Amino acid sequence: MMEAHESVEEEPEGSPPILRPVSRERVPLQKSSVCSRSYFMVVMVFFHVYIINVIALLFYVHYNNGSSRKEFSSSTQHKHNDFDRPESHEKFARTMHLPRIEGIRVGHVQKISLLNKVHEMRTLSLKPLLFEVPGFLSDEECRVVIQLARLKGLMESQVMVPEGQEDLAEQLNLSPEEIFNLLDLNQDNQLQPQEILTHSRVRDGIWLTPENLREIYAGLHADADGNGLLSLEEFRALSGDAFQRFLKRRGLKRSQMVRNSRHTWLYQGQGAHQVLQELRKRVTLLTRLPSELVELSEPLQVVRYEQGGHYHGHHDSGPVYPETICTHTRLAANSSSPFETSCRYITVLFYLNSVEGGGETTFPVADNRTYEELSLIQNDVDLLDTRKNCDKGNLRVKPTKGTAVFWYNYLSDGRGWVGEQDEYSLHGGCVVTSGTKWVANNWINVDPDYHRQARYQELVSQQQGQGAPDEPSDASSPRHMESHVEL
Ligand SMILES: O=C(O)CCC(=O)C(=O)O
Ligand SMILES: [Fe+2]
Repeated sequence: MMEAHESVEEEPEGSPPILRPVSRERVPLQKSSVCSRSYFMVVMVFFHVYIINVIALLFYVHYNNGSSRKEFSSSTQHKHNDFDRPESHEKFARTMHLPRIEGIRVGHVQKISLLNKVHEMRTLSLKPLLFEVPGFLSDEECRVVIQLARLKGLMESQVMVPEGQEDLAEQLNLSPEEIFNLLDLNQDNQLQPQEILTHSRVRDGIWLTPENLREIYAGLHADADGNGLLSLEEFRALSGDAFQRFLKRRGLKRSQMVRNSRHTWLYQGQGAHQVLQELRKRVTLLTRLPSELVELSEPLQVVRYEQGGHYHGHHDSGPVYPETICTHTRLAANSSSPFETSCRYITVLFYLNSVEGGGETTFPVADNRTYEELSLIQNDVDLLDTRKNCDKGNLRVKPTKGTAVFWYNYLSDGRGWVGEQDEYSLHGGCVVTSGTKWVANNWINVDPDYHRQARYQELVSQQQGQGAPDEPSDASSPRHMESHVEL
């Protein structure tokens, strides 16, 4: 229908336009137009579009309901088998989120309430995201944990001579060129001292210093041109196990290992000591993670360092490559991989006593602007060396009885799940100069592959559903224990 409206008349330049009403003439309505062919066509097109829309909507609702049944549920009772389907994969990523506590800024204090007690939580660094909670454990709880560990018995954290490593290169039939290429991390066709040291520390757990290396080169006449680097020719001239044989002859002390401590594992599931069970509940509240993730994680590791004990700089968990598989979800992985790691999303470290001298936890590159692996080891200062250079790192936490510190070993993937390894989470235990140091670790394991984590939880809940009422409902079973990777 035409409405009366106003028209604007042209006026001389400079004067405002005058609005005049247009005459209210009605356009005669032609009755026959309702039944015209074009009108009929328009109505039919609208009708069809409407029907198609309704059908599409019904399909959408049907399929959406179907896939939501396959979603990962945060309850322990999720008995569905369709995690292999890509759409449930996607759904899982969107529905299952890992909350990440905000650090705000270094020194920020937030109050947290955990099982009727209010604690203060202080942000120690943002890279890694690291917090300190004094008084997380009572003196009595610290005493019980230490006594339980003593009762169970502690073992050497690192054995002196790693077995089975020597034959690996032989088994793989690697040529000296291929080995050289593997060691040459920055691919500059020379082996820097850092590259040799990193290799020896990671592979053999032997903590060589740059001075040790110079001594070995001299003893083996390895560095013919004396430039401190090994060229391919110089490397070729060395026999495969020359380094190992030299070190064996020279003898190895405990202080020359990556770590010098003893440890044991304590189950925290049903039937465990009340203190251990309650500790796990508080860790769940502290980290705000779904309880089944915490329950399916490693048991509590209790560690004792004697005077002179240490743990050099390390990451609690490895980097995420496409081939990375996690020890805890191995059950749900389709294949094995040389890139197997513990996938410890969060470390919660408890100090069970106050140490007389030394024994701080160091975070040498916390809140650094950059992270460069090879520049951590310099000739004069090796930031990874916790026997020598703890005072040169960026951050040190003094062990105080009852305090808990916790940090994220991985970044977020930006979609509420585990992302890349946070390299800044590098840390170590400084040498204990006086007295004994007791700590405990709760690691919360999460697979960066959410699909695999979901499949794993599904498998565990199926096993529990298959009438094994006596079995503990958590991962603190011997099967889980077997899968520990000693780091
Ligand atoms: O002893 C410390 O302060 C650190 C311990 C640690 O990093 C570990 O056990 O992985
Ligand atoms: Fe650690």
